[in-house]
Amino acid sequence: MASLLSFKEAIAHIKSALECTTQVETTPLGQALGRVLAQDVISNIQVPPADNSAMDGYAVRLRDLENTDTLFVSQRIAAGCAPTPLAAGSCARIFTGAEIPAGADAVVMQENTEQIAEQVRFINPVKLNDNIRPAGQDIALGATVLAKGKRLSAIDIGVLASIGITEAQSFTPLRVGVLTTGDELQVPGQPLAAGQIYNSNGPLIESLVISAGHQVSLRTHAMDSVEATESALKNLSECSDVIISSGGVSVGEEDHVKSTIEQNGQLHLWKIAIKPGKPLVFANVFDTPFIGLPGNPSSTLVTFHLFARLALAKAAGEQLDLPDPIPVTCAFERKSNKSRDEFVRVHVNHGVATPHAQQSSGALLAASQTDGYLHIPAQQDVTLDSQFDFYPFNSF
Ligand SMILES: Nc1nc2c(c(=O)[nH]1)N[C@H]1C(S)=C(S)[C@@H](COP(=O)(O)OP(=O)(O)OC[C@H]3O[C@@H](n4cnc5c(N)ncnc54)[C@H](O)[C@@H]3O)O[C@H]1N2
Ligand code: MOO
Repeated sequence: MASLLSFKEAIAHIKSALECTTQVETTPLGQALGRVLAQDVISNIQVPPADNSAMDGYAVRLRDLENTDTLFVSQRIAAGCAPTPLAAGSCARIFTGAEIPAGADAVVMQENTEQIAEQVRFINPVKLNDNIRPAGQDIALGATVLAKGKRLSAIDIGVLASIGITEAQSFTPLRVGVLTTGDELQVPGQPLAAGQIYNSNGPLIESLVISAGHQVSLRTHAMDSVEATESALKNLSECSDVIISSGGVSVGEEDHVKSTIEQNGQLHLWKIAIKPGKPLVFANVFDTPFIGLPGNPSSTLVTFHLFARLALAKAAGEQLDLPDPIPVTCAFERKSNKSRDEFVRVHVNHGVATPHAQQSSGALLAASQTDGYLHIPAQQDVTLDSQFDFYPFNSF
């Protein structure tokens, strides 16, 4: 038997097999959420543009307080006003966000002052730069604020707005075609005949693709025949940048995906040393990259999270890696798998992992009822209080 690829090797293979898109669009900032930046964004201003006050209070010059603790108010500076230089021996009434007048070198919050007729008394000692937010504190002039390949989050949109940007140069979203295969599959909503099960991988993969930030161009199903598979793949290739399928990648002869691809492209079938999710196909069919996930629902989920998600990100121009795993402590014991790393669906509470009782690759509910995957490398027994890497579902 050919040796199995490690999951890190398989990630490297599938990422290198896909080309990054070069199609770029200009999008108004209001529509840029979730898009992938096509170039670095460099700030041509500093944020804040000028020194400003962090408090409502009084701007002072420390030298003026050397021989007195009381100063008269020479100007009032609200946020949005342009101040005049601070007159010698005076203070300026100032509000949060207002520009510091030239000559002032500290702001005293109003709670630490006392109003005496037209004068202000400063109760506590004042230190240089107290309550002054310096120009460029947040963003320096010329700083790279966001890098090419970043998928824009709500925070990133705020950052772009803070440097006055109105539109983003982003890659055209990836169009992903989704194929499910198998005679046994029924559409949810229809009664199940003998031998049938509902097609859950179709909606599952479609939702995974959308939540990864891509578009689904078409989702379709092919019965187990060469004609149906060929026609479905042809249709999908015409409207998709990448096709993802589930099922038909193991060794049975009801497997028309492989032969259809061999007739109309090139097929690479990898066996990966993980459980669930051993077989994975990468191919080109009708000139379109194709990722074939195994049909067992938990295998579909794991292989999407570990491989397809990173491959799609690469094709979409996004810089993405596996999430950083979190070390957790095991509250259970388990004999190791001899040849495959296991991705066990576990609950994690205060850093302590317990496995779901149902770990079959055919069972999906266990994933919905747990927090993520515990990665147990092959040949490593889990003993009580041993530590392993945990990948939360919400980090994918
Ligand atoms: N003799 C061998 N048999 C199998 C091997 C092997 O090495 N030798 N590998 C097993 C492993 S591991 C996996 S994983 C599966 C992969 O099978 P396929 O990708 O070919 O998938 P199918 O056979 O089409 O289906 C497997 C299983 O999943 C159900 N399924 C398929 N599509 C859907 C869907 N859209 N929604 C819900 N469920 C789906 C299908 O009914 C089967 O129960 O092969 C093992 N066999
Ligand atoms: O790899 Mo399969 O996913 O073990 O069932």
